[in-house]
Amino acid sequence: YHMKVGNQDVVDVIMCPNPHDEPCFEKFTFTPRKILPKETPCYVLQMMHHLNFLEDFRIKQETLIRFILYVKKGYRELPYHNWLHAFSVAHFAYLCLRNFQLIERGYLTKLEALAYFVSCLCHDIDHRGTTNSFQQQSNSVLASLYSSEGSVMERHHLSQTLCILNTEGCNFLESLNREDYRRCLDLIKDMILATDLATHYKIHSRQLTMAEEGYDRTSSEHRYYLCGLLMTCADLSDQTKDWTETKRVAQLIYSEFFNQGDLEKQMGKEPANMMDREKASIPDHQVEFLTECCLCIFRILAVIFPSAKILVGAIKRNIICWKSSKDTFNKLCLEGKTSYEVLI
Ligand SMILES: Cc1nc2ccc(C(=O)NCC(C)C)cc2n2c(-c3cc(OC(C)(C)C)ccc3Cl)nnc12
Ligand SMILES: [Mg+2]
Ligand SMILES: [Zn+2]
Repeated sequence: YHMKVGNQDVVDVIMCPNPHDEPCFEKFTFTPRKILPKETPCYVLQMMHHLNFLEDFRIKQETLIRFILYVKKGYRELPYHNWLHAFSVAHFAYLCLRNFQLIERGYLTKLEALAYFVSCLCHDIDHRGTTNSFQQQSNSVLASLYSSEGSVMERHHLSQTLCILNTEGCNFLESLNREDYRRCLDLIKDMILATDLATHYKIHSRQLTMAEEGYDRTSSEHRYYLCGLLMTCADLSDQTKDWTETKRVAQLIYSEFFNQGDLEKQMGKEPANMMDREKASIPDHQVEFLTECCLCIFRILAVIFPSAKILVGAIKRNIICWKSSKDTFNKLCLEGKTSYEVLI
């Protein structure tokens, strides 16, 4: 196979600082977005080594590196839904596996843990920076392919992942026996589809019940709900970091939302307020999203894993910051500043 994938050689992925020399890499306060993009493939490899995946599943390092580079190349240069988002989501999965000891304490099997980490890396591949409803509205190719089943974008991310696995020299799962291979792909499907906001709202109440009843390792429903919860927590993990990081990430997300709103206006459609750069009040939307969505999800996580309480605390702090930023925000808007000049 050719050694180069995108602008990176398979061989130059080996060189990067050993993340475990930096103790805070293993802490929930670490912000993976500060890692140099060029070094991120190597950090992914190192995390998988430290999770012992290569040994447990007899993964060939060169095949794995090629897979990682193809996944990285599969992400577009978007403000938010880019490779660095995928990398930060995978880093959070790594932190959960290590800090909650998900394998050691029997919450996940080794195969589920592998599927979880890989699903985080792949969960938004080839995102276009637009929502599922926009696919319908714009009659996109993806809508024609998947709208009958729903979760249009998520089904596309899954399809792209399977395509890469079927690419010459990229199938790092090739040493799994037929049963484990089948099971791993089913797990990756469930986990990537769980990152559809609509799916989250459908299963959220049952996840809460599961947490309150107590996690039952013998229940396949409980295992499915836990995997979905771990995926949504990872997808939202930017919101558990410090205020500077949270504010900067919100600016990236709204830059994508406003670009979609601009497209909708060009199509003669009225965008939702949150997507309209003329009407959106980012602090208000963020207080609502963090309170209605993030806080609930991480509270469930903290019921099952009490050490996740610090993550709930971080979200609460960010909500307070958004509320206090509102006054500043509205004053500057009155002075005619646009939505995110304030955020910078
Ligand atoms: C900071 C922050 N604000 C957000 C504000 C609104 C929305 C949104 O989609 N509103 C619905 C409208 C558009 C129809 C999402 C936001 N969001 C997400 C996010 C979460 C997702 O879904 C899971 C992971 C299952 C919760 C899926 C995709 C995304 Cl971008 N990540 N961070 C954020
Ligand atoms: Mg997504
Ligand atoms: Zn995502």
